[in-house]
Amino acid sequence: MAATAFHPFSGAIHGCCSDSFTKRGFESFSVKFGSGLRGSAVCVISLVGSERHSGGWKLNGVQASSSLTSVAEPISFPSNKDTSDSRKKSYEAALILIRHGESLWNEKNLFTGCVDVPLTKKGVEEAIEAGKRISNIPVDMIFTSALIRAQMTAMLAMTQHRRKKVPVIMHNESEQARVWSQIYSEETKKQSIPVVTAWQLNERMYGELQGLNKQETADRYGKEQVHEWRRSYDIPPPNGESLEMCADRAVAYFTEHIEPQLLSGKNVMIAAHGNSLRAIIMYLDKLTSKEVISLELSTGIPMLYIMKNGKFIRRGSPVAPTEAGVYAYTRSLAVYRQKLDEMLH
Ligand SMILES: O=C(O)[C@H](O)COP(=O)(O)O
Repeated sequence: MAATAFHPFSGAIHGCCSDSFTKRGFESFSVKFGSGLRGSAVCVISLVGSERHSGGWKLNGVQASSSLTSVAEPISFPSNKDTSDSRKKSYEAALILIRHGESLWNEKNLFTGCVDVPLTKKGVEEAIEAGKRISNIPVDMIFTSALIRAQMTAMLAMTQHRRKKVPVIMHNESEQARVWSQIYSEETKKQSIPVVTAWQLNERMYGELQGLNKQETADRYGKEQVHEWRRSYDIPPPNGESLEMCADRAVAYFTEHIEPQLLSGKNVMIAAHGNSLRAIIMYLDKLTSKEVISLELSTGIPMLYIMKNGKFIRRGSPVAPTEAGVYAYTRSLAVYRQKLDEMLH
């Protein structure tokens, strides 16, 4: 049975639009064809009980068709925020970040960097669990890295979202791609979430370590040297990127393409990687280059920020979809969840 990409609304025609399988569709697909699913991705990073350690933040939680040029302004579907919200001067928006679920090379303990490998079965399960945790938090736009492990994580997480909007990958890599992937129904657009993929959100490029086993590398170069490559701020691995170099591109992309969406009141999710997300969190939390060194992210667990009046407030990890705490943070999140309850009951 071929997997189906299920449109929960009008059974719209796909054509060249790239959307996502449902969980059922993915299960039948992965049973038959393995998990080489092309999808698009979302991110939520969690600070579960995070506290500032002497050396920086301990994160128990965790924390997109690649375009080699920065993505053209995404065609964002009409915002679904009601007009009263949009007239509010002090916009408030949810920012959800997540590191991808476990990948096949994480499982093999190989340096991955910008090599494009899929999730393991465990990584798939982590993504679905993450989706449950954020299933009541509003999402108007999704940004992902250009790598499949982050994109799979996002698409699988969105299968759990209660609003049931369909994430649709924006194809701006050429004029033909943009024209051929147009959606011609306003109603279908309203029930869709634009997904922008950007190489700038990719994992740091690990240079000549990519594909090497982390333990063998330590045996070959020494534990201290490998730790320095992995967790220093400005020392790159051989012919690779340092965290600082990764931050230069990832944070620049965030401030140029993502922050304006938040400032306009759009709720955003980002799907990315351990180091590109450490760089973004360093910006959001104003961490020093020393503090960010001890910032560690696990795979597939959510974190929520609230942007209010241009400031980012870290709100920890939605541990469960009904966790009262998350929705107590802001009125708009509580109202959104209440509307979902009314719509679905
Ligand atoms: O790219 C990789 O190997 C991992 O995603 C991150 O690796 P690190 O934790 O060694 O930076």
